[in-house]
Amino acid sequence: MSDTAFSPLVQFAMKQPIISDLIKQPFVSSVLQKSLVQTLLRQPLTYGAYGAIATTGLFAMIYNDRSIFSEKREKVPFAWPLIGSFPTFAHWVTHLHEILGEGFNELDSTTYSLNAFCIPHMIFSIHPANVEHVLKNNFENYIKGPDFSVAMDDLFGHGIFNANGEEWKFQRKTASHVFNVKNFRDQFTDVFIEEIKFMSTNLLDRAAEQNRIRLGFGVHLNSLHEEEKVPFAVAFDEAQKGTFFRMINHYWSVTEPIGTFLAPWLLPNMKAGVKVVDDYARQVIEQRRTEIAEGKTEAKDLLSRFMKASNNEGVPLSNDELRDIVLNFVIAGRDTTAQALSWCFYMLTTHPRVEQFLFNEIQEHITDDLLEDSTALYEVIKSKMIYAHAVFFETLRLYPSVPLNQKYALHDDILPDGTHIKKGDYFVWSPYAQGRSEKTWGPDAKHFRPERWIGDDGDLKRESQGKWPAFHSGPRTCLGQHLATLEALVAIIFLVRKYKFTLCSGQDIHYQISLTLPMKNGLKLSVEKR
Ligand code: HEM
Repeated sequence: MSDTAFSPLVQFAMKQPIISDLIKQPFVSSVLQKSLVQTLLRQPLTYGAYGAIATTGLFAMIYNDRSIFSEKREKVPFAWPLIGSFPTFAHWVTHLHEILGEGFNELDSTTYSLNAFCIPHMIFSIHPANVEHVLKNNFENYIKGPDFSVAMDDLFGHGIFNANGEEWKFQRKTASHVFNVKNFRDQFTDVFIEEIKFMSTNLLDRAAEQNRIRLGFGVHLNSLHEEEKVPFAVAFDEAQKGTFFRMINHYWSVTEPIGTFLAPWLLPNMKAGVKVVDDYARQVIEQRRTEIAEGKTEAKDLLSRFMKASNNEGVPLSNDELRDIVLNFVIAGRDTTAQALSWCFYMLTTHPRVEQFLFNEIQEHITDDLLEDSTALYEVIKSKMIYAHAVFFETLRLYPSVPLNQKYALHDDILPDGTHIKKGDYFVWSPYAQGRSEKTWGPDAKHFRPERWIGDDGDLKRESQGKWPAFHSGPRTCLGQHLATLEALVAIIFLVRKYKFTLCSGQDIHYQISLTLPMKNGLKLSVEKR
């Protein structure tokens, strides 16, 4: 309302005899002239501002521990009036996994409510029984959820990570045929040895001569010839980063276009990234179609299996469906294992005692002959390399490849620790915070100690997936869990046996927040032959 809108009213009042007489009284006049009332009558904009301040104050009193218009919940850490935990998380976003973990310390609890004005309501827990309940025991009540699906859609489409119900079941069943024992014994180990040998002769031997290398397990071996990172890898990293930002910002569909217009250099280039990976996936599909048509390939690999399969409507999969499948399996297999290996070598080079124990075990069980016989090597890795397994699992405890995850509640529920879940809440769990929690892993939780994985009988100790959800839990447990472990162990055994790695000084080693856990600045190691 404008200033002039009030003036006729004031002028009318001044013309009334009683009022004008009153106003002429010196006392009344001075009060009125200086009073707030007159200010408000003459300056409705100021009045509006006072009103806004008063209303904000009122709301701030009501919503003093949560974001405005949200329901009151128990246990909310870092809560600011009206905006909830938003400022704390925005400030610490590059250290998100640590700050989420700090919430548990602040409240001395293993479950809390996350409340910020930019996100849907979340119950955040590192309580093993809660995690197991949501992922396994009450699986049917928790799905990927609308916010998750929309945020993931550009990159992952309807692929297995983003699918629910029948769509998910079909992909899981089709893919699971590839991960059988026979393939492990007869094919996978062979492929891994071949790849690691290629890496050894083409990269590490040469680097050992120059005594320096930047170790990048995330790079496909074919790209080792390239000086720069391959465009696909760069684009895929950007697209994953962008997808993660979408997941943690409920209003991304509004803020992303504005941010891209005003400060494009600050945001991951989602559009360009998705285009590169999309083209790549479609090219792979076309190539495979040609190979199949020419009878050049046996339809046993994952993509060929999906190409031969029909979907739930009995129709062969379209290129769009296959594109989603290719990209979902690339992220599942490429980044997770590669990043785990990078963190593993970081741990080994900073824990010489562990590296020595591992080396001793390798010396005891692995011979040159064994590295030429993949079936025998597979059996030895499975039954004898206890400490190597422990090193890998311990790495994933502190540096889980999927550090943060969420599910959406279809109905009200009560978690094993008594926390109430309401329909539409997100249940969020953090393998990263859980791995470092003293409540879960004891006082030495933050220390790298593979021995915790070995029982009194000298055998590998298995932890429940609720306590160690690095590979998820329940019906959606990682399909590639054993494949990834085998691949990582072949790499670790081969490399530690042949080379001595040393961490180059002066590095800032930290994760980059993304869907998985890449190292922000990579890992520089020097290498020499043993
Ligand atoms: C260290 C390596 C790996 C880790 C830590 C890991 C971890 C995980 C996690 C936490 C999930 C659950 C994601 C979610 O649904 O939100 C998952 C799912 C999955 N992983 Fe892995 N993964 C690894 C390697 C692999 C490999 C090598 C493959 C196969 C090539 C693979 C295939 C899959 C598939 C297909 C799913 C989806 C399962 C489903 O939704 O039913 N993973 N993985």
